[in-house]
Amino acid sequence: MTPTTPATATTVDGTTLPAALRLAGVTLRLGSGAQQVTALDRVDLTVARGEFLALTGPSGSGKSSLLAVAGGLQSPSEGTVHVAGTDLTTLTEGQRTAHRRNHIGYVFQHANLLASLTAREQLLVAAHIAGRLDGSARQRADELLDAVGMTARADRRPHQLSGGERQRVGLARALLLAPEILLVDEPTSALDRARSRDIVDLIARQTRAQNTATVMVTHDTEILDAADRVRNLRDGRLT
Ligand SMILES: Nc1ncnc2c1ncn2[C@@H]1O[C@H](COP(=O)(O)OP(=O)(O)OP(=O)(O)O)[C@@H](O)[C@H]1O
Repeated sequence: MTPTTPATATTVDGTTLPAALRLAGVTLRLGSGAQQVTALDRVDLTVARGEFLALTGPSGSGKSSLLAVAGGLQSPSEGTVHVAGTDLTTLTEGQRTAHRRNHIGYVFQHANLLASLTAREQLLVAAHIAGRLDGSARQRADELLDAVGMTARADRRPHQLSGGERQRVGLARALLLAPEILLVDEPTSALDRARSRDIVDLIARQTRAQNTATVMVTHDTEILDAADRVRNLRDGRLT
């Protein structure tokens, strides 16, 4: 039997919003034989539109696995994953890729930037591919580059940027496309305290302004207050 979680989620202020992301009974086994690991163990999780969820947990507890499953990059061994009303586990690979592109934004620790493009071009090309490159997208791109502190380096290519700077460009690129669901892995790991605060506040603002369902994995306890809700993973189980 497939466990069920509600199709709506109640936010901290008590309002009920449609669930943008819904994991029900999700188990993920990785590896095989004696090496097999249960990376996620019967995880139930619902995130509403406009809600900012922080996900914490020790190394190896399954945080990246949860983001990969939520983002349709990895299929669960058991359970269902609803993204914007569609169960990803019922889609073909091609359908899943299209659904991902239309609804999900990722910011991974190693931002997948295109080597030949400047920071500003990374944003503009993403908007162009999405069919949304107009004057307001150009203006918003510059605003976002400013918000992540990258205006002075907007004309540099990835190899001329630090890891943290590359990740900030990746964040600005994801925010420009204003996805329904935003999955962010350790956005402040390479940043000092003031910059971390700027970045997490930017994510919180965007979550509210664009009605995004945001899941942020973090080890940084200083930024948890920016989230609406904090969940902890331990040995693949949500606590
Ligand atoms: N391809 C794989 N094959 C087998 N086991 C794996 C594989 N990838 C991850 N694991 C294991 O799955 C578990 C969860 O890993 P995951 O990367 O999701 O944890 P995490 O909480 O994101 O860790 P960290 O904070 O160190 O990034 C760990 O025990 C890890 O060793």
